Amino acid sequence: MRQVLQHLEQLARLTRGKDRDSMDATLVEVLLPLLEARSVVLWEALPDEGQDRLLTRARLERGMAVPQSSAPWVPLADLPRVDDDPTRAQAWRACQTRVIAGEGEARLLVPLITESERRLLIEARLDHAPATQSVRVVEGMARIFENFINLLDSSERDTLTGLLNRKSFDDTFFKATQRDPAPADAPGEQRRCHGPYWLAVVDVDHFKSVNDRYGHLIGDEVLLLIARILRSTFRHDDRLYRFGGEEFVALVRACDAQAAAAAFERLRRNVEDYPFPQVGRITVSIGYTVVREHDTPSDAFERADRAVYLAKAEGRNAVRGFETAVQIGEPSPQRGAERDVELF
Ligand SMILES: Nc1nc2c(ncn2[C@@H]2O[C@H](COP(=O)(O)OP(=O)(O)OP(=O)(O)O)[C@@H](O)[C@H]2O)c(=O)[nH]1
Repeated sequence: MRQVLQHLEQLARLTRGKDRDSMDATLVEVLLPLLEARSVVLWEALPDEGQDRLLTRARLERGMAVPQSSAPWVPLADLPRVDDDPTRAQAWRACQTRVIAGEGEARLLVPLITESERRLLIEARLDHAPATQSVRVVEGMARIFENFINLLDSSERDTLTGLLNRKSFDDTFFKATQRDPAPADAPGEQRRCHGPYWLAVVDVDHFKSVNDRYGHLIGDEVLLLIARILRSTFRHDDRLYRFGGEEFVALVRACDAQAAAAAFERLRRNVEDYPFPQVGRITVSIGYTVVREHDTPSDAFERADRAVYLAKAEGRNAVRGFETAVQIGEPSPQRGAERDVELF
């Protein structure tokens, strides 16, 4: 009975978190004492050109006061590869719990795959093999954790593309832009850039005619593929949204205006070069702005949106920065009605 009550208390703790970071941290905090483990880590596999990388979502070791995680600004290429540890890679591939017991130590691996296809792995290192009952309890906790992650995803993600939705924009904007910059003593590549955030509004050109000519199903497929191109163009810690319709938003970190312009230009080109099935060529217009110190999400959005208007007015399939285009005296349109006007 006492054990049941303990488990209920642990479950209550686990499901108290309201965002992913706090849920990740609570999971390892609950599992470490439960398993009497040396350490518990929650990993996530991130795809990187065919070589999946390992992101530490939360790690807790005996004696540590609070869980740690990979710094969000670490470039993907600096993270360890999933294949560096064949046991881990195998647990993920088979999607099965594994216990590996050696002399004086053991590992427990519990893989999880969420509905949005995020691949997570709980790894505990122990002094000896865990009892079967403990493994079952961990598996049960893992399933409950997975259900809550799915719930969280369904409230903050767009159902068609899996990108963040407009509802989550304010929260994620403040969380990202108020995050501490990379420390000065972070190693080389990791320190490479902790410049400001840049917000881009990405609007598909003439999307209405795609729907009209090919139907909504093909239109939806185009949106899905554009979401995929967005993901592959930006870094793992950049925030990508679908704001509804054919409008996407990217919140990315870049050292300076030149690097930001290059990143958004790369996105424009990647979309232009992609052979969309049936439809062929699709282009996007992109407007962006730097996120200023006291910006609200709507301040930054409004500036980027004005820059998109210019990109559309200048013929579409273009990238315009608010600071360079709008501030140097371009017309300052009120968005809305004008966006529907054909300007070429
Ligand atoms: N297939 C599909 N279409 C959508 C969705 N949401 C909005 N749309 C369509 O997106 C189209 C947007 O059209 P407009 O706002 O006129 O813009 P546009 O044709 O892209 O023209 P410009 O932005 O000026 O280049 C409308 O036809 C909407 O019905 C969706 O989820 N799926």
